[in-house]
Amino acid sequence: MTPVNSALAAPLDNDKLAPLVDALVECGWFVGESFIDAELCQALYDELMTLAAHDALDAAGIGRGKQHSLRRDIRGDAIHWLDRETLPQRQYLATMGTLQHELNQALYLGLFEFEAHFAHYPSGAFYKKHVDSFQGRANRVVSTVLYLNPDWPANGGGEMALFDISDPEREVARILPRAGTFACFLSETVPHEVLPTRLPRASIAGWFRRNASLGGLIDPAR
Ligand SMILES: O=C(O)CCC(=O)C(=O)O
Ligand SMILES: [Fe+2]
Repeated sequence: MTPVNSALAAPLDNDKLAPLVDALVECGWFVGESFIDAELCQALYDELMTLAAHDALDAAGIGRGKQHSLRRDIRGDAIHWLDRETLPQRQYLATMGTLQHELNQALYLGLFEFEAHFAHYPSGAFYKKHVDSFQGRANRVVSTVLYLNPDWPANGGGEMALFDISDPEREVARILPRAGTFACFLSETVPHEVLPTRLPRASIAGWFRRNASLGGLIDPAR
């Protein structure tokens, strides 16, 4: 496993945060290359590949709580929830803490929690077009994805396609899953899809949540 120098958990400075906030306001999504420190990405990649090699990932499903089900025809990744177990995880979660603070300060989003999982898409896997949160069950507010593969060839597939908020058939961006690239978008309104990958694809998907306990019922995080 690659050692991570704690000095490297470069905090997100205003040069990075300001364009992200502006893009979220203007179009509902943001993508930045080399957004997260390369050495931290490498350590997170090593951690995920070790979990994959030890068969320590869980097949991902759709829906939460009692509605949870495995649908390989919809999504084919395997996941592991971040639990602060390792230094790289804690560094990434601290970075997302900085982003949460900024989003609350700048946009009054009232985000109170960040949940995230490693995701490993084997060759051939995909995730069909979807939104991450349903209106009315306000829970996930801002979605994030950090890509971890050190190299990604142009013909590797596995791009994330983003679609227009008001015209879900219109593709507005296609993002190569290359280490350091960070995407975020509004969870309730931005349709997106993972195109079939030709290579094992490594990422961390995460969500900033608002407290959505309704009528005394606990809203399950997962
Ligand atoms: O990995 C990606 O590019 C997106 C993953 C995604 O949409 C999800 O996990 O909800
Ligand atoms: Fe998604």
